[in-house]
Amino acid sequence: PPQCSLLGLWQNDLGSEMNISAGNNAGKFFGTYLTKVSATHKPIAVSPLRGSQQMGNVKQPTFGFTVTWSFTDSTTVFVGQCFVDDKGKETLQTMWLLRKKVDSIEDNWQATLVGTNNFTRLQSRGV
Ligand SMILES: O=C1C=CC(=NNc2ccccc2C(=O)O)C=C1
Repeated sequence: PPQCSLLGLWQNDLGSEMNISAGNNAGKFFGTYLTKVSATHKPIAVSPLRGSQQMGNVKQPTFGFTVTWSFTDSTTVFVGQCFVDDKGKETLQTMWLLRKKVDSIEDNWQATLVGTNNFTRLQSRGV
């Protein structure tokens, strides 16, 4: 199966879209994240993401990346692995931590959410 490259357009199970636009051969990559969910009533804007992935001779690299939400003071970190099935279909299986900004340390205990999220490619190449 082809090596799983993180570069390109991905969509997660919430419908959010992620474009990983560039990476270097040290495994660093960056891109943009257009969320389909937001707890605020502000207009949803594109947010920047930066991350890194394993670059050894791996077919299914592990990675991590951070999304700094541009319209709220929250941050989400994703960690996961890219898998290719026997038909060459790639998925990113991730878990995430969402850190919401809270106004006081007394609320610190309730400020971090955890969950899982899977991404599949948005535009299939070829036909
Ligand atoms: O203002 C905000 C704050 C947090 C957000 N979290 N989104 C996520 C958190 C975890 C996993 C997926 C997403 C997503 O947006 O797809 C989005 C907008």
